[in-house]
Amino acid sequence: MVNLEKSKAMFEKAREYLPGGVSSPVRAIKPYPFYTEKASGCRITDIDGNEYIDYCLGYGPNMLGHANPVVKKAISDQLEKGWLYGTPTESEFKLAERIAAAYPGIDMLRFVSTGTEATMSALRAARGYTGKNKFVKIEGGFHGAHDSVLVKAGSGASTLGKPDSLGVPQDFTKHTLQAPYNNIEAMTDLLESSDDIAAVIMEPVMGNVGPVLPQEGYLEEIRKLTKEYDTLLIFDEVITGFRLAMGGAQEYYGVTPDLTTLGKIIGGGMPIGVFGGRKDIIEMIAPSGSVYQAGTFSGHPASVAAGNAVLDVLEKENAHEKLNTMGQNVRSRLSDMVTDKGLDYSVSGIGSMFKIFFGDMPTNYQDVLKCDKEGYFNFFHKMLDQGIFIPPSQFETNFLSLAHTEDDLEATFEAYESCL
Ligand SMILES: N[C@H](C=O)CCC(=O)O
Repeated sequence: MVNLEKSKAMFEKAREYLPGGVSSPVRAIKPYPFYTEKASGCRITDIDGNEYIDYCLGYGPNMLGHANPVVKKAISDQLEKGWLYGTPTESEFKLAERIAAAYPGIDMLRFVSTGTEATMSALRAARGYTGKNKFVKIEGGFHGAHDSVLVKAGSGASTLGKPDSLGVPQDFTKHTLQAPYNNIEAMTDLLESSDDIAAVIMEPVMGNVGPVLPQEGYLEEIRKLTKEYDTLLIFDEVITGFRLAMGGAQEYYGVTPDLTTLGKIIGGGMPIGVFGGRKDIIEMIAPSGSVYQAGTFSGHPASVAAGNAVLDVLEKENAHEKLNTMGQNVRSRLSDMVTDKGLDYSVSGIGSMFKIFFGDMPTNYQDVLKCDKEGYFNFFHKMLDQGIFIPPSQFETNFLSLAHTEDDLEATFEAYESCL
């Protein structure tokens, strides 16, 4: 058993001041989380001195690994010049230009500080543009922690068994409609039911109960339907953006949404969010239009410096080809293990995302809910004891980084072999 004595003592103190001893619920690993001292490459070290190979990677952003030297230099160069101006900067504009060049669905964009802000603002833009009130989200989809999307939400909300949140007035969610993923008929019925639907918002690959993959033709059909019913399509690519390809899932699947949200990887581990899309929609954002949106930290110089550095490394390293091949190999090794052991588990994933579901291969949220959550959590602890940090919840995705080596992967497979 891994020794977590210091973490345990810190948890006892921390929970006096932080609910659950943490700043975000997904980190509240029972009986207590390990508290991190430092991280480098694909390794994270806790305050008891235990080192783990990390497949959580800050819940996705650290695609280059922790403390990547190029990103570190870009951030520290920026810090030398001051780090918050309240004015626009050249690196902010450059990053915007590079993102727009990579994303088929983005002509213009605005920087914000989190994925939550990005989806909240994208929905406001969609409503402002269309003059309609309602939107459709996918059951189990997670679009951050703002009021109108905290309905049947994935991620920590589902892990805690509370996919709806107290404190959100029903009036705030009465415009939120829900459709199951991979179900065209249900989506058609919803779109048919009202002419007041501003947008369909979805993670093209469900990453917050997943990865759960789109069935063949699903995204294309959703695109067709949203056009037919004069409703905007928002791809929430906070997880898939820069992960599956430079141009995210929209490039990978060849389906172009009207609006896109990004975050995580494009901040290189610094806080960032982006919402962007068609010029005629984004031009409605203040000051050029009347949809108000603002933020003191938006386009934060240190975050955009990190973002530009991340793109430099991704381009130089031909990262997506490398990581997607690595992902394929990992999934295939894990699938062989599961089959050899005769387990009723399923190995899912795409690109550099992967996951063992403790149950049948899910196609939607209801399927994921049928998986063995407890069994998965016991497995998580066994892996931690072997020095492997995978997400503690059946609802979160594992990620690979450029810093994972063949040796790291072999050590990981050995741990899977014994823990499964
Ligand atoms: N799945 C969440 C975001 O994508 C995990 C991050 C968090 O809630 O702290």
